[in-house]
Amino acid sequence: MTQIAEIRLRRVLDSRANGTVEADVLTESGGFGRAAAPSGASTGEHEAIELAPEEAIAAARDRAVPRLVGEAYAGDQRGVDRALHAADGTDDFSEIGANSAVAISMAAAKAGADMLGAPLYQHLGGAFRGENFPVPLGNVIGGGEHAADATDIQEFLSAPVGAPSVTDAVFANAAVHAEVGDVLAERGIPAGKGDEGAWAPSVEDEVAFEIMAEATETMSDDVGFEIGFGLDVAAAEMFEDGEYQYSDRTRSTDEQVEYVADLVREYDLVYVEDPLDENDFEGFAELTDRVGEETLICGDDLFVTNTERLQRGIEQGSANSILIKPNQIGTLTDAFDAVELAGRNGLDAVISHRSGETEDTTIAHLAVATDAPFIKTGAAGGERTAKLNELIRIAEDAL
Ligand SMILES: O=C(O)[C@@H](CO)OP(=O)(O)O
Ligand SMILES: [Mg+2]
Repeated sequence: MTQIAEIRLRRVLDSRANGTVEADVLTESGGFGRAAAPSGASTGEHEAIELAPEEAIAAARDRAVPRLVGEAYAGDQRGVDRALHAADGTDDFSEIGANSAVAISMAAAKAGADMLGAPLYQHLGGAFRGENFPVPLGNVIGGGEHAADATDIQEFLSAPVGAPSVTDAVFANAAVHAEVGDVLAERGIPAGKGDEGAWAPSVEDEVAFEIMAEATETMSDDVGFEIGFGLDVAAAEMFEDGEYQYSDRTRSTDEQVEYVADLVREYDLVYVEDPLDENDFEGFAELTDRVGEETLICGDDLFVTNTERLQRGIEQGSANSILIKPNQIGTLTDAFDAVELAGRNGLDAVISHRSGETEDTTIAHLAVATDAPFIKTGAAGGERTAKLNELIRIAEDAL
């Protein structure tokens, strides 16, 4: 029986040492699941609402727990997530907090898997999952909202698209991260690390492009398979007064489209996330029209894992890829629905971490469960390697 018998909520630390919500879900027959909410820094304006952890916990205890304990079944994910929506009663989880909602949703899935005796990816994705693995996109140089005085572009992502296995891919990203560190040292450029463990040198974006091209080529030769790279521009963060504000200049929307299209061609970029403002469906469409055959144009702040925004993007041809972050929308069911809508319309799903993370590994399972072609979960740092190591274990069937 997977009927929920108890839910415990507590405040724990995330990787920025901020408080976040952790949930334990216990079932009547002894099933157990534990999960914690991540937290963004460059959040999209249309995301579900994260409340202060204490507030989210109090509201969830008051409103959601009574609708779940003795009422819902952990094995029935849609039932659990429906109860969370009903308990909240708003469109954006502003009453109980998307942080409480997503922690409970994910913990229930784990408790359901525990009772069924199946790995989480199989409980969520079915018996035939576990054959295909996502290509990990690894953040190796970054700035934006994730590090002060570093690059304007938020993330430069290693993309080992030719890796023969997910394990090879994970180690390739680690090798590119180390190689970037060596190249920075050789050039005498000091660099600390940003929130996601990427190097955060105080350099112009142009220098970061050079270093990425050099490091991915060197490591590609070394490992013997193709390693490309991509970007999360996080352009909404630099969009002010109708223009993109870079440290050395500004760009109009037309100039931004031109700039990114040129970068795609010059560096053979395999992936570009949020190249334009989060409300610019038209600008996205223009860029996708120009370079969508050559690269993935991915909507993160544009879509916020929301099927209504995704539907609009599909109608307008705004992107050929969507970032999936369960905490942007509040439940696993909503995240699944976004992946499925994307898939039916030929968009690739990229399952993603947040800049504030915990040891939670749910997204590794979610990526395998949904057969997603990509996962973005960093390259270095314990809260990042927790997910990467889980992928290695899933591939080895060693859970
Ligand atoms: O913009 C992003 O894609 C994410 C994760 O890399 O950052 P944040 O969690 O800060 O929104
Ligand atoms: Mg992003």
